[in-house]
Amino acid sequence: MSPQELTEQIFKKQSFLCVGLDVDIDRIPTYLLSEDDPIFEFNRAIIDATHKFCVAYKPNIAFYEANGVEGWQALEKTINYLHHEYPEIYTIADAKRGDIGNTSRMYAKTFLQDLGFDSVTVAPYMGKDSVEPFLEFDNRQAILLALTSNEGAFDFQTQQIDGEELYKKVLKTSKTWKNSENLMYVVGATKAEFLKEIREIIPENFLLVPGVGAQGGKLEDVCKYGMTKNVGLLVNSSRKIIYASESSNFAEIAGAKAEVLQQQMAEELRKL
Ligand SMILES: O=c1ccn([C@@H]2O[C@H](COP(=O)(O)O)[C@@H](O)[C@H]2O)c(=O)[nH]1
Repeated sequence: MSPQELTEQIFKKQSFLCVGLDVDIDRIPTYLLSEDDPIFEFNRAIIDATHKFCVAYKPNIAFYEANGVEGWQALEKTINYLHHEYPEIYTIADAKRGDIGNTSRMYAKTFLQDLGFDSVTVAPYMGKDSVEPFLEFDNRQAILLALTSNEGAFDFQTQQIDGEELYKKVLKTSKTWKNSENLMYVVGATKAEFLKEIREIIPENFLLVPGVGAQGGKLEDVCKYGMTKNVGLLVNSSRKIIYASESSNFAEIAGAKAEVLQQQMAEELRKL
């Protein structure tokens, strides 16, 4: 999907919500464990209940890999289900990959070609040749970690090198790479105060913003400093939505939580 098509979906649905599918087998309702594929059944119920209120889903790959072959099969079934039932939805493989070019090419093929995700998260640490293989696909994006939501972001990302913070170097340098128009960036909602300066460097690119909800980030702050005239934001919430209830109506409750966020987003969109 192109950024333009994603923007159209945002205005149509009055939402820039991304629902995170971080499915922990120990946290799903126990009655699902008797199903052949409990993770997929959980995802299907969550997707059916929340799709009206969001424009994107973000399975975090760690939660699937942790379940071995069965986890990977659940991931494949989930992405196929989204493609088949809700082709207008934007999909993000939160895999945080990046390696020497030869290896990155394999990661890119897996997520962007074989599984057919619209985008994959990528760590910038190994530099240009580790990221460019992810940028070679039409209407597919690499979402580069710029300023992450966790406390450890202050260990390296905000450290000054030659008078400039490392995350700003990541933003500026990545703009010079081949097919850089296929870049989006991760900026944590817990770092909203940095967004004004970030927007001076990348005024147009989409930002994936995790950290609203369970990590304490505030939607209003993210919008105040990070929203562009084309919105340019995908705000993720995972645990606060998918684990809102452990009972048999978990999906319905998840839908209600997603709707609350969608309504807040519609309010922010009215300010544009
Ligand atoms: O800086 C980052 C980058 C990625 N994440 C991921 O987003 C979700 C957040 O989950 P919540 O339950 O809404 O806190 C999760 O998959 C993280 O691995 C992030 O939080 N921060």
